[in-house]
Amino acid sequence: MEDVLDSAVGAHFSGLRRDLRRLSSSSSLPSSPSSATCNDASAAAPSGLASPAPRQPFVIGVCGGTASGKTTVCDMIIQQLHDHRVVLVNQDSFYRGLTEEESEHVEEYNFDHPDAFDTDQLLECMGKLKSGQSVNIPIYDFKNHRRCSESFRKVNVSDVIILEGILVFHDQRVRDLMDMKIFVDTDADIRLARRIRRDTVERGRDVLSVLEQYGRFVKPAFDDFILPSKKYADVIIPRGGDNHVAIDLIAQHIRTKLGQHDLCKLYPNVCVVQTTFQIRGMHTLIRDREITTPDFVFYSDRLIRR
Ligand SMILES: Nc1ncnc2c1ncn2[C@@H]1O[C@H](COP(=O)(O)OP(=O)(O)O)[C@@H](O)[C@H]1O
Ligand SMILES: Nc1ccn([C@@H]2O[C@H](COP(=O)(O)O)[C@@H](O)[C@H]2O)c(=O)n1
Repeated sequence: MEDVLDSAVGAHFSGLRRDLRRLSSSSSLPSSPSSATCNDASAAAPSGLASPAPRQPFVIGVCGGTASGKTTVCDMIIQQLHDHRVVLVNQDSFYRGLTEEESEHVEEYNFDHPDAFDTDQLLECMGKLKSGQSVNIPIYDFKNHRRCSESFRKVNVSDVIILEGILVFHDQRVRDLMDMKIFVDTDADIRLARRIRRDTVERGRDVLSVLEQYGRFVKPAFDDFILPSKKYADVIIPRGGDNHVAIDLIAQHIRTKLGQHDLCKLYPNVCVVQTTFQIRGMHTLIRDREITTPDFVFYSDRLIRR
């Protein structure tokens, strides 16, 4: 939560130089040393010749137990970010198809184990999306426990990608894709009650089979894989979709990040310096009209050289 509050205070932009030649001839600005704050590759190229590298989408991982409200939380965040392009990718889409033998004994199959997902395929799709390519994502049918063979969901390039699922924090390669990790933390009794209702109404199950699967696979996998992955979360949302304050804060944080993102698109050599107490302190000092000239020069120089 500290990160959310910290960023809400505002980011610090260094090396805001659209035209290098114009600025280097300006007498009022320091010359070469300050360029240490810029992206060196683009700063080295003459302005106008460097083609800015495309900015990558902001990737948010949303993890939590079954029926904790992950999808609900994602929908609420997407609603709040209506002025940005946001796509939702569900880990469920990457469930492996079952062999004939597995299908015959589906009640024996553990859908809550990490091996139930084709994580390599998920990584491939996410890699393409991050590099600006659109992808076709499988559509999973929970009633028949298989992917629809003919249809896919086309996911286009976007500013924000939300990746949601029970085990999205399990594999480090998947975690490493994420700029922000959210864990939806809802009481186990509430989750079980919701799961019974959802699976009987929407997923073609009967109550007994839901309870049997829950006790045999869902709860043990929650204890073994999902709960231990909570430690990777940047933000934990107690009560899921009921927690409007947390969702507002998260949406505000993402908007701040996207603002930086837009600025970086305009100015390819801009470098965003992460906010720290030290940096905030130095900004406070150099804005103080009482500051002495040597201190002003000292702290400005430290900020510029970061
Ligand atoms: N805050 C809530 N209050 C009441 N029902 C909820 C709430 N959040 C989710 N649900 C219901 O619980 C079920 C599971 O929610 P969902 O968001 O799909 O969870 P998940 O994606 O974690 O499986 C759905 O039927 C949904 O309508
Ligand atoms: N054929 C399947 C595939 C998955 N499940 C269960 O779905 C749960 C994950 O989805 P949530 O929306 O609840 O996050 C998981 O716990 C699997 O047990 C299934 O029942 N059948």
